[in-house]
Amino acid sequence: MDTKIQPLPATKHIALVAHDGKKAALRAWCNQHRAVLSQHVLYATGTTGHIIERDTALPVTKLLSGPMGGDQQLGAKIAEHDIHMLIFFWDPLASQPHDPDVKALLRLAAVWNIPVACNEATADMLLSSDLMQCEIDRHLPDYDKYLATRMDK
Ligand SMILES: O=C(CO)COP(=O)(O)O
Repeated sequence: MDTKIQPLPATKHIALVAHDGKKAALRAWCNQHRAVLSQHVLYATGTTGHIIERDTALPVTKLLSGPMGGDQQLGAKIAEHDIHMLIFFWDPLASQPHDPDVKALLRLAAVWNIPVACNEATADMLLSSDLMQCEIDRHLPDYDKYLATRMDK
């Protein structure tokens, strides 16, 4: 796969997601990192977004609830370069009825090479990075070249 470099902007669109067993942890984490998060643009799955907005007063664009399609909506936004970072406190001790959607979201985050944190320790490291405040280069699939090779089939 050919790749190209496309910058992630200094003001990042950050997706916030937590499974039910991790919602309290994400809410506490958002309060702890409120100052940094307030400099970026926040998105979330439905329930997570409502809780964060209510308890931190940070503005959040709320999509559908995860089991109703919210993970898939976030995945589509990653593929369209509308989301630049994913903080996903998924619960390793509970199975989810929408596990395929969760896997698809994490897969698209890997395809499009955005920073992802799946636990609090990694999320702390991401938010404390100097790179949160600057534009950063990332390699991502060169979709035009990918399409051109497929057209030869
Ligand atoms: O299920 C989720 C992620 O897979 C989160 O969805 P909610 O934020 O609606 O609970």
